[in-house]
Amino acid sequence: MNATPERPDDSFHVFDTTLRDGAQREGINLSVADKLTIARQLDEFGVGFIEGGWPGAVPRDTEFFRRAVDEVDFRHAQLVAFGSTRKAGVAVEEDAQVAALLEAKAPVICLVAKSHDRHVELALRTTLDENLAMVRDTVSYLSGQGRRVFVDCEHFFDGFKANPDYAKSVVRTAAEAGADVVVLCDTNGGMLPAGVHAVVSEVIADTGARIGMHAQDDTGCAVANTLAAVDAGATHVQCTANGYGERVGNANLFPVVAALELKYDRRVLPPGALREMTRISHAIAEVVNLAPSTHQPYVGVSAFAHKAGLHASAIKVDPDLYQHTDPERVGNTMRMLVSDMAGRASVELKGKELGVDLGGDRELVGRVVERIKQAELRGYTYEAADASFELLLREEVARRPLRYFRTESWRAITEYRPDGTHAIEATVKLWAKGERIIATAEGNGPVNALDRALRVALERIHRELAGFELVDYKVRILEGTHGSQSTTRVLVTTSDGRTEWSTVGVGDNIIAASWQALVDAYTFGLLRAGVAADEA
Ligand SMILES: CC(=O)SCCNC(=O)CCNC(=O)[C@H](O)C(C)(C)COP(=O)(O)OP(=O)(O)OC[C@H]1O[C@@H](n2cnc3c(N)ncnc32)[C@H](O)[C@@H]1OP(=O)(O)O
Ligand SMILES: CC(=O)C(=O)O
Repeated sequence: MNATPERPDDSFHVFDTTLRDGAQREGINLSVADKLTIARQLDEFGVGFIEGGWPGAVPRDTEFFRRAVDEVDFRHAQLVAFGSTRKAGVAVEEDAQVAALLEAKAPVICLVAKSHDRHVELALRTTLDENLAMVRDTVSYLSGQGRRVFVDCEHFFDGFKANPDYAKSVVRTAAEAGADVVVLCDTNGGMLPAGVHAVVSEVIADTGARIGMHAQDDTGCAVANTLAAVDAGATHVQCTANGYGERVGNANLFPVVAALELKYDRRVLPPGALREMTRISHAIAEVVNLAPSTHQPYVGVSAFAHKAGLHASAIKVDPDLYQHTDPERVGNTMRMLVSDMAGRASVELKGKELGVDLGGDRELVGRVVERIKQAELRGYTYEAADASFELLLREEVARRPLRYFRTESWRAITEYRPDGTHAIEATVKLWAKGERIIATAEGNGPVNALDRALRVALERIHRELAGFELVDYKVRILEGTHGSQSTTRVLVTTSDGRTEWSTVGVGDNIIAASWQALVDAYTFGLLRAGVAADEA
């Protein structure tokens, strides 16, 4: 274990439950290795507590604790084992689940306890007094064994509505038995911020206990509810990375800590950690195998992406005019999107972002804006196809098409045979460096065959093409109510092994649209590789 951990100040707790409640989300299935990786990422981010799972109930979690205790040098976080209070009618020393919590060897234990009278009677099938005894016995036993104990009061807010005195008596019992923090859980996620504020204020005033908040997101208010609890005096927040969790999820760790640091001016992370937030959020998304949400506050790729022309024109003067915080503070970046909603300022800022000098030429910028608006009317979309936009911009600056080859013709043939086999073949005829080139290739579909034929035709002249690979292909039918009369839009993403770029093509058939997107993809790739364009 590391000899010099840098534990955060104990006066406020950031408690992460991605590995326990986050793993309860449909579609997440973490291996022990995944859990260890995420634990390291969360520790690096600087949360104070990492709830690793329920040892004794879930074998994978038992194994996680065994390995985490030995293998992970936690610098900031303390490991937390989650489990329930002893069973009704069973002595705490005899309870196998409680024994498993100790065997996990985590320094902190978070116990889930019932605080809603109806749940005690229907789910536990015991008396209200026995439930209090279960809380008291389990907390004092585990504290006596040298563990720090937190208590999660399940269904606290619903329980408080039904029987406030009983709900508060669970909090008092836990605190008096030695729980450091009693966490009020909105287990069904039905609360709204004003209600959370009122309940947390009353519980703190009546019990004097240290209170935490655990919010589920069923009303879309989990982050707001967590902050409302903090406003009311809670000093411990339970969250999950990217808001993963049971049903629709939990309070999202990232906007909660960003709000605490940036809006409340409260230091809850180690110095510099907030600037790593976007990277950590995306890295955890990779491990759980879910695409990072593009629209997540603070860390989504769209969190600081500006599309409307009027926004861009103000941002050109001062980015603060349309941003609530500086994206760099959370490790994100501002992006300009160019679309039919763009104005001059959007194009100028995008040009700057792409390193294309527009020289303050109003006429040139106006021409680009007009070309974008007309093209988008025909079905193009540049916000998803930066590379096609850059080609358009550079062509307008140079006032001539940017070409590495000229197309004479192309064709794709699909032959189906009665035995169910098929052959797909494409031929392209091009001019490059004054030479007429004809190439034919087969493929597993017409677009693949065209891509290969284009590559065969050009590879001899431009060796850089050998490293290009088509990595994504999307088709959208626009105004698709009349079948064959509809317009087709194709977006292609190409990679050179280091970076990716996206191009767009539009046509009245899918092959024609794909051809355009492919031509842009190869043109942009050669441009980026530093190859001089020719007049082919
Ligand atoms: C709100 C939350 O998200 S809390 C976290 C929930 N997480 C999980 O449930 C994941 C891990 N769970 C499990 O592996 C299993 O459910 C176990 C091992 C905990 C229990 O499994 P089983 O004993 O097979 O029972 P089951 O899953 O049906 O759960 C009901 C049992 O838990 C008991 N129980 C429920 N809540 C509590 C509690 N707070 N304290 C003590 N016991 C409880 C019930 O009384 C019932 O016990 P009984 O079967 O003796 O009557
Ligand atoms: C403990 C917990 O996860 C809940 O009450 O939602």
